[in-house]
Amino acid sequence: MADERFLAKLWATIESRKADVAAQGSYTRKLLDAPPRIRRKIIEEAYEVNEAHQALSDGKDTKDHLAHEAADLLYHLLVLLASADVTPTEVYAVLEHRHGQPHVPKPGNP
Ligand SMILES: N=c1c2ncn([C@@H]3O[C@H](COP(=O)(O)OP(=O)(O)OP(=O)(O)O)[C@@H](O)[C@H]3O)c2ncn1[C@@H]1O[C@H](COP(=O)(O)O)[C@@H](O)[C@H]1O
Repeated sequence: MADERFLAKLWATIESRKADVAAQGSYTRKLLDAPPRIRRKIIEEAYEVNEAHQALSDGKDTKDHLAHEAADLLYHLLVLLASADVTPTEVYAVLEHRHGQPHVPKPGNP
């Protein structure tokens, strides 16, 4: 199931770790117990995506590496959302609402 439907499965696992406050050996549980660490991880993983994209653009890295870094970022974003009781459905609703609407740049932005 290597398509976007897998996100729903991963989200369900993250939610189950959230419900199990004593989940043994769970990295997700560790993150949920340490909100500042989740926020740090988002910045760190976004930086690594940026680096992987730059390296790929320079012909020094592979698409596979970028895919791995993007997977790390997506996973950590889902954990951050779960920690704040925001569901992917709420995020999708924002995207859907925007879809097809013309982009209105903010003053000063292209
Ligand atoms: N998809 C992921 C996933 N992606 C990335 N990671 C973890 O995110 C971390 C990536 O951060 P780094 O590369 O910086 O590694 P690190 O130095 O070990 O991390 P830090 O100590 O800095 O936090 C690694 O520990 C990865 O194992 C993930 N950890 C868990 N999942 C999935 O989440 C679900 C629940 O996992 P558990 O909560 O561990 O049971 C399972 O389906 C897992 O496959």
